[in-house]
Amino acid sequence: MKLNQVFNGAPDWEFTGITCDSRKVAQGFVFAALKGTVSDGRDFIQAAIDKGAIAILTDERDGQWEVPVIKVAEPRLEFAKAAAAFYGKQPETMVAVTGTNGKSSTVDFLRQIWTELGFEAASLGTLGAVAPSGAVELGHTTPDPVAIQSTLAILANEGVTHCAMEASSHGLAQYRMHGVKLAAGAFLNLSQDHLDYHKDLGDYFDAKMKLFSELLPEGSPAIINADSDMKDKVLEVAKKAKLVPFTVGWRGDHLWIDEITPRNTGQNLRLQWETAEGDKETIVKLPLIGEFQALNALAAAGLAMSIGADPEAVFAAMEKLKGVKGRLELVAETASGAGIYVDFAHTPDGLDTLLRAARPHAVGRVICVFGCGGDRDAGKRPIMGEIASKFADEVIVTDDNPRSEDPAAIRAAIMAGAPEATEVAGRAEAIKEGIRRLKKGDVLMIAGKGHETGQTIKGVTLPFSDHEAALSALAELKVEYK
Ligand SMILES: CC(=O)N[C@H]1[C@@H](OP(=O)(O)OP(=O)(O)OC[C@H]2O[C@@H](n3ccc(=O)[nH]c3=O)[C@H](O)[C@@H]2O)O[C@H](CO)[C@@H](O)[C@@H]1O[C@H](C)C(=O)N[C@@H](C)C(=O)N[C@H](CCC(=O)O)C(=O)O
Ligand SMILES: Nc1ncnc2c1ncn2[C@@H]1O[C@H](COP(=O)(O)OP(=O)(O)OP(=O)(O)O)[C@@H](O)[C@H]1O
Ligand SMILES: N[C@H](CCC[C@H](N)C(=O)O)C(=O)O
Ligand SMILES: [Mg+2]
Repeated sequence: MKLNQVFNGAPDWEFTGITCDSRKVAQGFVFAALKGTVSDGRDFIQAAIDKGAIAILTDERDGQWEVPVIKVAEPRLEFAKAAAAFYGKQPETMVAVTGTNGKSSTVDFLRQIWTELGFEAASLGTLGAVAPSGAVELGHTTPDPVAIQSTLAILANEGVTHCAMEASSHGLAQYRMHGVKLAAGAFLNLSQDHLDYHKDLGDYFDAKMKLFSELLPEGSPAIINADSDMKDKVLEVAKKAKLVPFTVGWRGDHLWIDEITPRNTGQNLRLQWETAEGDKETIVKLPLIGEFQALNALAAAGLAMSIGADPEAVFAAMEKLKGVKGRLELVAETASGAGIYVDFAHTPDGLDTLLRAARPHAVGRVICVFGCGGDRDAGKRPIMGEIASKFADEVIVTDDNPRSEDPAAIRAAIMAGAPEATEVAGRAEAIKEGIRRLKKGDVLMIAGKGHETGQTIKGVTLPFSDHEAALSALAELKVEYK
């Protein structure tokens, strides 16, 4: 591809790749020098040139270099567009999901629904790129533009026609997915998270709303969870962007829940939806527990329906949904009838939602093991402690990716909101303690790491899985289970 096909006024030279990381530059690359939160990409321009960069994309600050410099007001945006142009291909139908909690679940459910409808479908996000050909880790929920665009091109070349991706607030704020052409988008919910990065909740909300205000083309469907207390504000943004709202949830106008009847291993949803011939009703036997899972499945169904899928076929597909790895995942049931679950709740609202969902399944007590991530929103810690104390009968506070921070200090911050809790250093030990306490009819919720396969301590990631830690503890404690 030639530089002037992507950048106005640039020379008529072939370039061989594009990156924002000087360490990844190869001969013939464009280097996007971006101002970051830790360093400034402009400090690496010379290093990039030395490695073979033939042009630099950067902001309008002064600077002289021996290769052409393309100066733009918003280099991250132009970088994303250039990556899209360079890789040149994406699945025909792309949708994106934003919200504090439930994105991974929703995109996974939508991939499953599309697959059931006969499409070659993929999902992209925290769980990686998941496609018929297999799964590939991406490292981020919304990875950088080159990772997004190269992955989408691979998927399209493999024949994937439908792809659902997660839009994180970091991703939206940093224009990581501004080169993706979307057919629809969904907003799930907003609650506290990432206030280490966003200056306040308003700023966090504005970042999420870029999906509607900057990414979705006019006239495209905007799926909105009508039960979110942000609904009115989101509708306002959607209308201003000339999108077509499609609201879902208990209070949805287009696809809504009338009644939920919990079953042992699932729940029956009495749903209604709007059609040209009037409202219709159906009962979907969802094979997943927890109201929040029903709401995520409904958002996925709304996305599929809003871009033309047959509602009846979508509802039939919902009856076949499989749980998403590490989301309310049943690890074992002890011989005395206590359930051990792993879940990815890592925000105050997520933990609140999870522990409420656990209650109907506990004849006995709800025991919760959790911690909070280091180098992330510290404000969440005492709040999550308080929530755990309020909704669980017993709380064990432990470690969850302390990263560069002192694990004991993080635990202390959580304990400030949960003075009655037991503090156990080391996650494996804490899980063991949770299992040791289990009696007939209890439920153990191990929250915060879900699908994760590592624990990051002082910058080093050691293999760790809540699922495996629970199974090892059962074996060590000689507890029988199935
Ligand atoms: C806060 C944040 O989002 N940081 C991301 C951001 O880094 P940054 O722009 O601040 O980078 P920086 O380190 O200051 O460096 C500035 C620039 O210099 C470049 N550089 C740096 C060093 C060098 O030798 N050469 C070089 O060219 C860097 O590549 C970068 O372009 O852009 C980088 C490249 O895309 C990301 O890797 C990095 O993610 C960091 C590692 C991270 O932890 N991000 C997390 C918080 C994140 O993005 N999470 C979200 C949300 C999670 C969720 O809620 O689901 C996600 O989507 O995963
Ligand atoms: N709709 C929801 N409302 C509230 N909490 C939810 C909802 N959906 C999921 N959760 C909780 O949040 C956890 C994470 O869910 P999921 O991984 O789907 O969210 P996510 O938005 O992708 O998270 P991340 O920001 O890490 O990518 C779940 O394990 C559950 O505890
Ligand atoms: N995408 C989330 C994941 C948090 C998971 C939790 N285990 C932690 O490490 O804090 C984040 O980066 O905030
Ligand atoms: Mg996710």
